[in-house]
Amino acid sequence: MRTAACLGLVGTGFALTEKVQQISQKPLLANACPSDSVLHNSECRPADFGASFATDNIQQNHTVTLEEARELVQDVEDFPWTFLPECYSNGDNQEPLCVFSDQNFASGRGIVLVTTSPLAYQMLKKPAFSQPDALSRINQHDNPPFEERDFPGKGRGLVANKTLHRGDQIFASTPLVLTHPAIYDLVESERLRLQHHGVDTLPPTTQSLFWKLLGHFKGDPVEDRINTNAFDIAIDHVQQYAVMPEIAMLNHDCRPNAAYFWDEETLSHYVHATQTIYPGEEITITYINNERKREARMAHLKANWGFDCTCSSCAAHPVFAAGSDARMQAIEDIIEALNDWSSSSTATPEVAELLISLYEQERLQASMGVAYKHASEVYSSFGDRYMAIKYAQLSIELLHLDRGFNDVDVRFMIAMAKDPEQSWSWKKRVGHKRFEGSCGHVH
Ligand SMILES: C[S@@+](CC[C@H](N)C(=O)[O-])C[C@H]1O[C@@H](n2cnc3c(N)ncnc32)[C@H](O)[C@@H]1O
Repeated sequence: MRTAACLGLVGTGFALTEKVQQISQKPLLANACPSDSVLHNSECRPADFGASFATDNIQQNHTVTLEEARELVQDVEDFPWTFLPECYSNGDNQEPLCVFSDQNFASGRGIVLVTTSPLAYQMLKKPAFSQPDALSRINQHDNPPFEERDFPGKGRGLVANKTLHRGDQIFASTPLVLTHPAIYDLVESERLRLQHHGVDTLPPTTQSLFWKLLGHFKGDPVEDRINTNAFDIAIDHVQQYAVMPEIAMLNHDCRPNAAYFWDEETLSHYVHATQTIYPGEEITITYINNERKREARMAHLKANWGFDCTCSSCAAHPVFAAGSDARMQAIEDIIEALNDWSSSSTATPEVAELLISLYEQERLQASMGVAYKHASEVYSSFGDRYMAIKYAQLSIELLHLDRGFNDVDVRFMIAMAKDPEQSWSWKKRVGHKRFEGSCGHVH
């Protein structure tokens, strides 16, 4: 099962992070857009807060344009960013948080990182920055297999305009904005300034993609757009929030027909169909861990994203919702039983088949890779080579779509499909009882 930490959008939870008291402002690189000004509409404008700065390059009280701020780095050898970064620290010896902007990233789409200097420079080593060919399949948004539509109560969404099959790629996009969660430790004025500065340093066509995004929570227009649309991703085990404007057009459904994953090497977010999607059908993803009962799903969506979920599973008649909740409970119980490798385990291939059937009944196709993995392991544990391979193969396909290229379970299932006899689970349960009940069926 996916963990909430790897999932979903930022939501207000982070925006409401408690403010740190007594924060001192520490601009580090004063000769960027100076720290006594705010970047707005491509110009540094005087701000009514913060220390005043004069440097060799910038005269005090001079309003520095973005172009001038860019010129300041042109003579600096091997400087990887388009503008000198502006930074703030909360004064608690934490790494300062800075705006690192590269307008050349992804063939001119650009990217802005509002993060710590060590992380920004770590990202520069990723193939996304260091090997431009790594992005040759990314950000190809011409002739998309979908159209934008309005959905009453949900805003805009995307509808397939051709038949999409399981495994078809719908998107692969690099973020426009990547922010570090520690920015919520800065005082609000500094945090907003870094976010505004960041967006203002993106190339103009990319900025318009950002401004087209929905702001659900109101408040500051830049922060609102980030909070409404950012995905929670990890880079070198550090959590960050990433805004991909194309993918942010997908609405939530507790029974989605598409899945997404983040690839650290290409700094790209992929979305694929996990089942056949016919023309006219809305393409949806889940914003949460949806393998839970209805009330828990709805409460999570309301608390973090501020909307009342009206997807068909959330809107179902209470009788059908109760049936669905009972199946979700059965799924949880079965997974617990299948994870029991003791001699008293009740796990059998029949139980794993029931798990698969429950996932299908619940229309959880996007998460089926997990059910297939359990089935593969159970068959392996009873020494059934070909059923172990069959389910390992099915698992590889769906886990790939849901977890990406480097997922540990994907690697494990690839090894299983090749040679179940080498798996740690092989024949672990041989001799265990397989059937219970008078008529030989699983109850
Ligand atoms: C990432 S945006 C999705 C695209 C958005 N509908 C738009 O018009 O740009 C997330 C926002 O869409 C809306 N939304 C997404 N899924 C929804 C759903 N199942 N029910 C109601 N609103 C939804 C909410 O306002 C949510 O904050």
